[in-house]
Formats: sequence, C-alpha cells, structure tokens
Amino acid sequence: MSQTAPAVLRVTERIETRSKDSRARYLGMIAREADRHADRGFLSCSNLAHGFAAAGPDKAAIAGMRGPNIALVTAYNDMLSAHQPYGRYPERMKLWAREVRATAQVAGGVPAMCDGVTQGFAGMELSLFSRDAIAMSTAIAMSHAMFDGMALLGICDKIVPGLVIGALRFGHLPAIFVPSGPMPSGISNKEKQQVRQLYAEGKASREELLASESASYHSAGTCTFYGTANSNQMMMELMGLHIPGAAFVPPDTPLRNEITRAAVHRLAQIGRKGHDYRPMAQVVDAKAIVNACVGLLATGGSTNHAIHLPAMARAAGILLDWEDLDELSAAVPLIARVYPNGSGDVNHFHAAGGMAWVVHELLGAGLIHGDVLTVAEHGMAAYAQEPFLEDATLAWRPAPKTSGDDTMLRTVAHPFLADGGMRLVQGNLGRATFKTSAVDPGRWTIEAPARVFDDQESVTAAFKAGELDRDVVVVVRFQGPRANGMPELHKLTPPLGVLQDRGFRVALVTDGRMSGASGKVPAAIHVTPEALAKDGKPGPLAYLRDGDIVRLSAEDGTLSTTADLSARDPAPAPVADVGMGRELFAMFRLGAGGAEQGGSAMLEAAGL
Ligand SMILES: O=C(O)[C@H](O)[C@@H](O)[C@H](O)[C@H](O)COP(=O)(O)O
Ligand code: SF4
Repeated sequence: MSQTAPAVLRVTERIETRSKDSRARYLGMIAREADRHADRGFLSCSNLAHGFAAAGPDKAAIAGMRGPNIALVTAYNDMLSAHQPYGRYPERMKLWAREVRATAQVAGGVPAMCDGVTQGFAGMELSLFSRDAIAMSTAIAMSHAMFDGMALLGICDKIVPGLVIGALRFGHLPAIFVPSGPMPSGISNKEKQQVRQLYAEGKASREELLASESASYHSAGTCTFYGTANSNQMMMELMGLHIPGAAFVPPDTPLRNEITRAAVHRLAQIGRKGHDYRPMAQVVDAKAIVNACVGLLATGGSTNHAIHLPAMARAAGILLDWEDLDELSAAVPLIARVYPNGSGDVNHFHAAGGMAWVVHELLGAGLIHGDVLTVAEHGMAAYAQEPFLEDATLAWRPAPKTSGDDTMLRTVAHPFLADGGMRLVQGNLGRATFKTSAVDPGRWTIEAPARVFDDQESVTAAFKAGELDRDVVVVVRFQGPRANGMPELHKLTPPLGVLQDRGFRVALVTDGRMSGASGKVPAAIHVTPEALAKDGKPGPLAYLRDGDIVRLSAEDGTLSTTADLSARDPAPAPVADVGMGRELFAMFRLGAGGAEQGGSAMLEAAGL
C-alpha cells in the first residue's frame, strides 16, 4: 500500500480541523448515549415486557439478556424493485441470529420512495425530503433502545443516506448495511436511451416506449445503471459499512444469502457484548467520509451525493464542502465507466472486477485511507477482496490481477480520465456541481444565450415547439430545496440529448437536481444560493433573462453570465404547489439549508 496521496491527506486534515468542535460534540453525545441507553438496563420491566411481548421463541433470550439483540431497520416495500427482496429477510435473519446466541427484531420500517416511479411529476418534489423522513423514522425505530446493533436494510437513493443519518445518532451501536443486489441485466441502456429519444421526437409510440422500459426494468433487484442507489452501495464499501463485497452480488443467490447471514453474525461480534466492539460513530469518521468521496469520484458516481455526503457527514459531526470534493476530484482519476458513464451496467462492472478492483487500485495508489476502522476485521484491505462460496462456505479472494474489461475498469496508472467524475463550477450565478464523467470532454465548456424557465414542463413544451433548436443554455430555476423540494429534472435528458445530437451546443443550469443516471448533457446543477429568496434576497438565477449569455465550464470552473444583473428586478417566485402530499412538507422547505450543506431543515434545526 502506498503512502496516502498529498491531496487526500490535505483535504482530510482540513476537514478534521474544520470539524474539531462539531466532532467533539458528536462523540461526547455518543459517549453519554452509551452510558445511559445501552444494554437495556435502564428500561423498566414494563418497557421490556412490551418490547419482547411478541418475540415468540426469542422472548426468553431477550428477557434474560442472553446475547445481543439486533435491530432490523427495514425499508421494505414493493414499489422499489431493489427493496422488494427485503420482504423475506427478517425471518431468515432471526434464524441466523439464533445461530450465534443472538436475537433479532424488526425495530421499525422506514419509508422508501422510488425516484424512477416519481421521476418527472409532483411526487419527485417529496424525494429529497424523504431522506430526512427516513432518518427520523430510523430514530423512531431505534428509540425503543432494546438493541445492541443495527442491521440497515436499505439500498436506494435517499434511503441509504437517511439510514446513515438516523443510525449515526445511535452511533454507540454497531451498524451494518445489508443490500439485496442488482437485478439481472435487461436490454442495454443505450437501447433504452435510443427509444426514449425517438419517443421525445414523436418517432416511437407509447407502447414501444413501455415495452423498452419494461425490458430494462424487469424484475426484483436494484436497477442496473450506476445511479444514486448503486453509488450508495459503492460508498458503503468505501466507508466500511458492508460485509466486504456485498455491494453487487445478485439477489436471492446462495452467495447473497451467506453474505446476509455473515452480516447478522458479525453484528453479534462487534456490539458492546461482543469481543470486537466497533460502534458506528468510530467507523464513520473524516477518513471514512473522504474514502466515500474518492470512491464516488473514481467511479463517476451520482451527483446526488454532492448533497447527501455533506448531510451524512454532519450527522457524525463532520463538515464537508464542495471545495473538498473539487480538490479531491482534481487528484482522483476516473477508473470505472459504468452506464451512464459507459455502456456496461453494474452487473458487467461486478463481473469485470467490481468493488474489489476499485478498492485495490485506490488503496495501492494511496488515494483512500487504509488505516480505518470498518465493520470487517481487517480494515479497508478486506474490501479489496471479493466474496465467493468455497464448499458452500463464505470466503474471500483477492481482486483479479487484470481488469476483466478495460472498457469498464482501468488502473489508476492508466485511467479513463485524469480528473474525477465531478467538479465545482462557480461565478456570478452561484456555485454548482458539474458531473464531467458522463459528458464528452469537448462539451465541458459551453457558452450560449440562455432560455430561462421556472419549471421543467415549460422546457418540454418549448422543445416540442422547436424553440430550442439552437446553441442554448437552458436555465430551470425555482427548483431548489426551499422552492419546491429540489426535484430531479431527469426527464429533460432525452429532449436535451436530441438537441445535442442535432449538433447544437446545449447545457442545463438549474438549482434543482439531476438523476444519478443522468448523462451526456453538460449540466451545472444544485446552483447555490437557489433562486428563491432567503431573508428577502433572491439567488442570482432569479435575475436571469432570455438571451443573457451564460458560460459554464468544468475546465476553468466557471458558472457566470456577461449580463449586468445588478440593476434588474428578480423574477417573481412561483407559488408552491399543493397536492401529492407536498403541502405536508412545507416545514421541510421552510427551513431547508443550502444544497452544499445537504439541503436539510432537520439538520439545520438540530444545529448539526
Ligand atoms: O439518482 C438516481 O439514480 C435516479 O433518481 C434513479 O434512481 C431514478 O430512478 C432514475 O430516474 C432512473 O433512470 P430512468 O428514469 O432513466 O429510468
Ligand atoms: S434504483 Fe432508482 S429506479 Fe431503481 S428501484 Fe431504486 S429508486 Fe427505484
């Protein structure tokens, strides 16, 4: 293992210094929790009796405190193909707990929204805030204080970040994330995108589009593009919160079952009653957060994590910002190309060497910290191994010596791009995230007249009316956390992609988000400050008008306009919509912090 790279050391030290006081407050709180609320000893007999009344065969073991009692916090529902397998998990996990003189109980469920189902309509305006609802629901589950460890059953976009945030507030306990695995590959993502663009141009019918989509998303398991859900799995490996190699093993296979069984057994070992105590608060430190950032950049992961990583870090008293990500991006090469950053999907990535390859390469180059506490016994080195079954027994072997497919996986020495997947762009229009890994380098700088919209539907209408057939920077504003919950505007990818394929130089600038699966069109997203006024002061996007020249460049890091905004009045903010439950999230919008701080009213109000 090489010396840690100077940029990684520099950023880690800067984060640790910046976080000194907040991290001390966090660890102090965790120490008090460990004293007050561990081991169930503080619970009254009535509390306890309620807690194990329905525990059936585990009642005596829980009552007699014979061994660790593991909380299962589950995001099961049938809406997310990724979470559908979880319906069968609790009963199996209880059996596996008994094998090691432990018990397991479903502590509680957390909500889980499928961004694929809600993409493009009002439901998506609840998506970002559902993360905080998940964090709060995790706290509700764990507040029963009956537990010695947490098994976190969640995979998708906002669910893993929400579970991390909630579980960290019980960081005196150990936690292991338990994924269920990607669905088998369907039609290629390229084919899927082609039918979408044909539909956007009116050259494919709705029946043809539905047939294509259903051939892509066709069964239980995580969708196979490298979006936010699969970026979550990568991050849980880099943060040492998985059984090593759990990320992309297919669902409902003997190997998947043995990995889940190992998670239950390991939790019994790493609790306070175990012989190898590893509380989550100690696992998730600045080095773990930096390792997650590096993994995100090296694999071209989801832009949503430019928002979720600062939020997760804050829950552990760690302060991360976009300068940190940007400085790491300049030092971390892109060594994986998984759709939308390439043609293969996560199943192909896994077969080519997967996470073991990525960790081996990053460790070998000193781009991630190896000296970290993980839930696995041997630090980060364990994650450079891939799991397999040797005579039906779970075992690990080193990552392959050569990439199984160098169109998908390369070495740090010979990467796809010297620059990581994501850059900070800033100027007189604010600060924003620009994902470079999915964009042709010839389009990393775009300068063109703006067309300004206040909602995504108007963009689609203008496209269909032929008003955008030219070099254009499409600006979609009033999409920030406080305006309408910061939805993903992923439905704009096909029309903007059509314009790009027609030969125009096109870009998107928005204070909203894009999907982790958004690709090829250059975009400056998460613009902060958002257009909607805060303390009576609108963000710069509120002053933009059609025809203003806007420049965004990942090469020189700019996001600016040549227009003089100083003498202008801001555009009036749209009135917040109701319906689809959006009115119930008004308090989340009202208090939301900026995207760079995680876009969370919950964290702002908690003073974290
Ligand atoms: O951040 C993400 O990864 C996305 O939110 C993803 O979860 C979402 O479902 C996409 O919309 C899927 O892509 P398609 O809409 O292209 O199927
Ligand atoms: S990956 Fe996205 S689209 Fe697929 S199940 Fe998860 S949230 Fe839904």
